[in-house]
Amino acid sequence: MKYDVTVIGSGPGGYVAAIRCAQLGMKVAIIEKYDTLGGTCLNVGCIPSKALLDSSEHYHNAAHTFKTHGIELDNLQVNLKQMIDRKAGVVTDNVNGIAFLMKKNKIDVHTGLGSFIDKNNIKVTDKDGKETKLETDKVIIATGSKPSSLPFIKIDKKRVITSTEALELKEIPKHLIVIGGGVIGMELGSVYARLGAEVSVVEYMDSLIPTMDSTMGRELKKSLKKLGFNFYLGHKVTEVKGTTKNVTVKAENKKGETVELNADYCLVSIGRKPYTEGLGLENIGITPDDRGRIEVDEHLKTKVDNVYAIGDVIKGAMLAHKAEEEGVFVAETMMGQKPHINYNLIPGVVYTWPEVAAVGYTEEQLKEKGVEYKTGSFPFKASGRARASMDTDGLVKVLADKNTDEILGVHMIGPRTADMIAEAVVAMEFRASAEDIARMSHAHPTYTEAFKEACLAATDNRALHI
Ligand SMILES: Cc1cc2nc3c(=O)[nH]c(=O)nc-3n(C[C@H](O)[C@H](O)[C@H](O)COP(=O)(O)OP(=O)(O)OC[C@H]3O[C@@H](n4cnc5c(N)ncnc54)[C@H](O)[C@@H]3O)c2cc1C
Repeated sequence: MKYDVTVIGSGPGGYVAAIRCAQLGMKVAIIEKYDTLGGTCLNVGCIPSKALLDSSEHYHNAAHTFKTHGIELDNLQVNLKQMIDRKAGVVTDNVNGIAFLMKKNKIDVHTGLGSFIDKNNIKVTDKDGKETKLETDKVIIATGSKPSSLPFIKIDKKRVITSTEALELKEIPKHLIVIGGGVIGMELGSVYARLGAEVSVVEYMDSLIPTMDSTMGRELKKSLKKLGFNFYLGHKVTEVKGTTKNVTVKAENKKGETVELNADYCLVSIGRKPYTEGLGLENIGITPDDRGRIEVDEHLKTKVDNVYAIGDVIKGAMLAHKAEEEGVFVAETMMGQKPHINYNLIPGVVYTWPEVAAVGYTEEQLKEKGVEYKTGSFPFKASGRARASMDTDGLVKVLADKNTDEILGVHMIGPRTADMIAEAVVAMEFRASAEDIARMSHAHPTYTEAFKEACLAATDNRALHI
């Protein structure tokens, strides 16, 4: 079979690239080694984790806040099997949706492992070992990533687990140790803490979600402490031992003191590594860099002229929407268009409660760059909407250029900030000043007023409600 473009990997990078290529008139094949499309994000990432976060949040609210709202319940119970089954249903609906989109756009789906024979010929090997050869003009590598670990940790997938197994547990852990204080660990730790597990986080750095503005990590820690999390920040894990029934984790602090934690499960969530196994990169002369990433130029082209790479398998934030933007970018580039991605304006979100969401520069980055900036903050405890819903933890922090008032960074922790951050992205794409936002009407009462108030605060300290 002969194609204009063959996409290897059907995650948010790959399937979006395939759709955009088809929209632009190319004959497209997509290869996926698993039986379902959608990649990490839809099968074992964004979607199932959000499904469990939503379910566990309902339970937690029913157990802890309904009474204050005047709603009384007897015999509240968690049915974990039903919760996991509902999550599986959400995943199925989503992956079927992608299969429908492939059909609608006349994209040929080939199930099996894709590997390069040479730069214009790809071999697809299915589960039974049957091989199909595809001839192609161009190739987009979108093979994503897998959970990474430390050399001395044996992931047995039963007691010592990754995010993939954490989405499928058959029981609520009594004590869950989470190694790594990043996004995935805090989200999945929240799921089980809300369902009643004791959760202990061991993190090497001194703060949670360390790549985000430090105010966010500090505030998130306060909220998760209220949920019952224990924190061992600034602790280096030195040993993880799993048996059939439990796990022991040893970690050392900066003074050299060792703590020993015992639990029934240990989630290793220290990051993800690009995935290129079995892809046959050697057959086209590509060697991944020291972190396993495929190197690309500013057009997301590899050193092989007709081969592009996008998403988690290349440099940059490992986020679904970053992969999607790159999919569109590559398709349009192939057609001679001049698309653009502003990587500084790709938002980052943590779906804990309160949610954390951010775009643009952190305060630490502005200091390092020597930019003169001003800040404006507004706490949700001063928001009427947040008081009505009893979601008063958190704040919105706006960083603006001291001289021009242009918004340079927005950092939010609070209710529904995952959705609210879109306004900040739009503002920054249009290079709005803090005063521009401060002078726009925001519906009352909404959480979004907190962004307006933070912009007012950044504009000569003019917040109205604090
Ligand atoms: C628990 C968890 C929660 C997450 N939550 C979020 C979130 O809320 N928001 C967000 O933006 N991001 C989230 N992410 C990250 C997000 O899932 C990834 O950034 C995103 O999936 C990357 O997309 P991708 O297309 O690059 O690769 P992937 O989604 O990893 O897809 C790659 C696909 O390629 C296939 N493949 C690999 N090699 C081959 C081959 N040789 N032949 C055929 N097929 C192959 C794989 O099977 C896979 O299906 C989460 C991740 C995890 C693990």
